[in-house]
Amino acid sequence: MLDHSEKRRAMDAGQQAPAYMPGFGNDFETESLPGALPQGQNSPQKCEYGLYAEQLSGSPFTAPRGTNERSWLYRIRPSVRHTGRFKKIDYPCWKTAPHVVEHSMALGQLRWGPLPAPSEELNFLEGIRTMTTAGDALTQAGMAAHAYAFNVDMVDDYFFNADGELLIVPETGAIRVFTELGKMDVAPSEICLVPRGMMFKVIRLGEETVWRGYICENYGAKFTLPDRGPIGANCLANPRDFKTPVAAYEDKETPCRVQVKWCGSFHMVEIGHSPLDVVAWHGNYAPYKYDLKTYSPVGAILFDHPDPSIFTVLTAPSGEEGTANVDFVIFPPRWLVAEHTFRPPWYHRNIMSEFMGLIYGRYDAKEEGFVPGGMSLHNMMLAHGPDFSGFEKASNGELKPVKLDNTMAFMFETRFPQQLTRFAAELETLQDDYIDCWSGLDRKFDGTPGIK
Ligand SMILES: O=C(O)Cc1cc(O)ccc1O
Ligand SMILES: [Fe+2]
Repeated sequence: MLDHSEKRRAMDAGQQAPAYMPGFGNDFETESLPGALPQGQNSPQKCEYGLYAEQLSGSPFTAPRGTNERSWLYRIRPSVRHTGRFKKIDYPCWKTAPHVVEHSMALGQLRWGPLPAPSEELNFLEGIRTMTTAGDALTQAGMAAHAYAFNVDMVDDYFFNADGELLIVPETGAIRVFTELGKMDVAPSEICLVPRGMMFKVIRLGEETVWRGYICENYGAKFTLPDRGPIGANCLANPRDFKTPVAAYEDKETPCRVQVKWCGSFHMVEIGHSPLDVVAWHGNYAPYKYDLKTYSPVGAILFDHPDPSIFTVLTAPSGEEGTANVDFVIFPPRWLVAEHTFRPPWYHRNIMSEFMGLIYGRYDAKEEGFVPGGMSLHNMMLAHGPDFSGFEKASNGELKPVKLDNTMAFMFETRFPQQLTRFAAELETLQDDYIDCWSGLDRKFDGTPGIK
């Protein structure tokens, strides 16, 4: 006998894969019933099918054209009917900046293994664990880095986050993110973005024992594509490879819960229907997904290791030029061809703070210990770089062209220092011996010239 959520999953599995529209930041239009979308105007006196018209603003009304985002939604009920008398609820493991630092761990380079699989039933929301927060959500600056691990669907639970957009990075297990504007199936190597304030739920796809990944909660200005500068009109993340879902809705008149994150607090209201009731929409404030395998890297073709900014997929500006609130950077498969060069990342200290994760394979600066689902934190101005074995290999290997294959690491890099949560400080997969990975890097200098 299938339980309720399994039944729903079987139903969903039987459905067609969702359809998408290509492009980044386009003005899209889509309707799941013919004629549901008004033409030539946004707000007719009466809408087709008895739908309600509603605007969802993702930017101030008067934002310049290039950053002005809003969508018009045609829905079964207006969103006010998906709210009501909220009750406060608690998600104690989901922290918001600035959070009270409740651990006594000293500063250090940190690395963790994956989140342990949950020992109880947890849905996507219940499975979110904040590792770090940075900046201040109330001033719409900074971000939080979360890890998630869950094993049941959100069936009658729906959620929106007023504090920021959510960049979801699955590592194990494909997920279906059913948003107000449509459904996205997102597998490991793909990412998706749910805009601030947009209602959604997450269900599992495929057969796994755990569905695991990472989330960047961006409190600041929205992620956008970085300028390519002298690279020109192509390569890096190409706009065409971003996919926005076509309209899809649930017509469900059963008890549902709407949960909200608002200024770091959580609230819940019970309603008698699904809030995912948008039959048609148009506009440019929309969710999207992107396959990291479609990223076209541009790199060093003669010598020296360039800055990792060449691998920026998305950047969320902070208002200060070149100083991102968050950059989402990947380290994708690529050819290493640089001559007379130490090819892996150099040793470095960075004013920005680097939270890293690994989606699959191995990362060239840390071949051991940094495993898929794992995490590392190299905070503001803290020294790091390749481990000893990586250094030895890269310093002595023959510099023929080498394909770095089967690898997909990423970094959430923010201008703000990242504060560790108590959960992260006490997580059982914290690797106490991480800094020993550099312990073989001894003095070779003896005052005499020559390559040592
Ligand atoms: O620290 C890291 O592993 C990430 C990183 C990679 C790189 O190629 C250059 C700088 C950098 O911070
Ligand atoms: Fe780094």
